[in-house]
Amino acid sequence: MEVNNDTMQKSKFGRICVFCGSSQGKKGSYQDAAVDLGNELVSRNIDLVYGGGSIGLMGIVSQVVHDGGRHVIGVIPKTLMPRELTGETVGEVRAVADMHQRKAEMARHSDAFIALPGGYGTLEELLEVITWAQLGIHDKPEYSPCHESVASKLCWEIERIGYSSED
Ligand SMILES: C/C(=C\CNc1ncnc2c1ncn2[C@@H]1O[C@H](COP(=O)(O)O)[C@@H](O)[C@H]1O)CO
Repeated sequence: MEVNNDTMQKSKFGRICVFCGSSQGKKGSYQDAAVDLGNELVSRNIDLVYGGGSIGLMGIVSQVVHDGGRHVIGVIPKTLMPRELTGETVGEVRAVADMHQRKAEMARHSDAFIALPGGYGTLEELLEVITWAQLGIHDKPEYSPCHESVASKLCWEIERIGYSSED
């Protein structure tokens, strides 16, 4: 791969874990967000850690990062492979025993977390790393771009139940 050092940006993060949907979602803007984030990681010289699936937004972001020449680590439980891996895999696939090991491995290999649009699985993964940070288990930042996305779903839910830990 030819590398243009003029356009290569530096980041304090070497590897970022991306949580996102195993479906493409109803809006084209969700897929656009996955492509944009993949390109952003590549332009900032950042490797990807993700759930290892080739379907949905997971498939899009991993393909873009891999095509851009960055390293991709996919962490997937063996039992989920038939469901979330179809066709060719990209990058390095790490097979793990279960969901708990998957999340621990993804967190261990990452310097930060980003959540794109997704369903309950994405929400669960994001909430877990947020609550780990709240408990002091890690101090890695979590980002969720407010893009008709997980963040708005999450903010809405927290507002709906009228609870904040600062109350
Ligand atoms: C820890 C266990 C169940 C809790 N549920 C999940 N935990 C972690 N990851 C999950 C869970 N359910 C689905 N996922 C994964 O999230 C990805 C995105 O899914 P989405 O629903 O399309 O947003 C996908 O890779 C799912 O495998 C088990 O004890």
